[in-house]
Amino acid sequence: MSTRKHTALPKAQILVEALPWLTRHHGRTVVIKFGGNAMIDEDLKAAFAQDVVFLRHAGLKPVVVHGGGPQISAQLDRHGLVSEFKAGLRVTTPEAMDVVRMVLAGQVQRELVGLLNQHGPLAVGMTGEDAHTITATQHYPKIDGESVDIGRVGEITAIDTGAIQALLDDGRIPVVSSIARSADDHHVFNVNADTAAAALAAALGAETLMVLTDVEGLYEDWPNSDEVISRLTARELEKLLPELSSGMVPKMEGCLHAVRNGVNTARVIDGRVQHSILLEIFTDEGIGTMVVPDEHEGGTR
Ligand SMILES: Nc1ncnc2c1ncn2[C@@H]1O[C@H](COP(=O)(O)OP(=O)(O)O)[C@@H](O)[C@H]1O
Ligand SMILES: CC(=O)N[C@@H](CCC(=O)OP(=O)(O)O)C(=O)O
Repeated sequence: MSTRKHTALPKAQILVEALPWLTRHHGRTVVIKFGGNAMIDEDLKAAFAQDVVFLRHAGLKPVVVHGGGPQISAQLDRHGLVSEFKAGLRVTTPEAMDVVRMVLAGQVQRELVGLLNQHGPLAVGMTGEDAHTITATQHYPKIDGESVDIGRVGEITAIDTGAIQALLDDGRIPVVSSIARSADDHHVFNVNADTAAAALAAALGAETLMVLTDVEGLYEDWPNSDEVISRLTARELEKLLPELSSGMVPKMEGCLHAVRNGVNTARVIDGRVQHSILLEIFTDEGIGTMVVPDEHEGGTR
């Protein structure tokens, strides 16, 4: 019998190596937040869509929550409106809210749904307004001990996972824009996308929350050093929170909320690395920062 050289064997090896992870994650829900800053490059967006579709075909249930901060700022600018942030949140006048809703639901979400659906009839776009998915009241952040009015910015009060769950049960990939409704339906609110993703992950009982951004993870001593914290427990993160600044605050608060409310791991990963989602889910070469509940204290990554 002749022994043929099977040049594709290393590919089979890679697939087999993924088997333990495939088994572990099968049927589990994964909430993936795609940040506006990681969304600027066309190749990265296409690779993101491939990864999400791959997860779906590998038997996981991905839910995408997207941001769009830079895209909103650009559109406000075109309308002659200035972008102002307080406590890391956009000051949202009723006029700005129209732009936020238009950009998130009409532009960014549509684009992601289109990219995902190049692989089949999988993605369905929605906002937190749909089927009462996200309900909020006006959020008054505290700045120097004072409550400040920053307009139509929402604080989440309730999540109804019915519509998302129905889409998942139907094999679809929900793509959710971070807009909420008020309980009386008189207003819509702008919600930070990290916060919305974390709240949805907790309400869905997700296995993992994955936040893709434009840095490698949580830097230990930002901006002085680029040493990434690879793993920390909820308690360790809680101690660190008061020292964090700007964009990392909602991400890390979200990770803490998720792991304190039933999510097994919450990760901040580099959306600039192609296929970072696959590396994170199917290999032990996870990149970025992983937050685990306190009972995992002492374990390894
Ligand atoms: N400790 C930290 N580690 C990493 N990044 C940090 C830290 N503190 C603040 N940042 C900033 O947070 C930014 C990410 O947040 P943001 O710009 O809101 O991204 P996104 O659009 O992905 O939500 C980083 O680009 C960095 O400038
Ligand atoms: C209240 C608030 O600040 N909302 C955000 C919503 C979009 C978002 O969070 O986008 P990124 O994830 O790209 O930052 C905003 O208006 O920019």
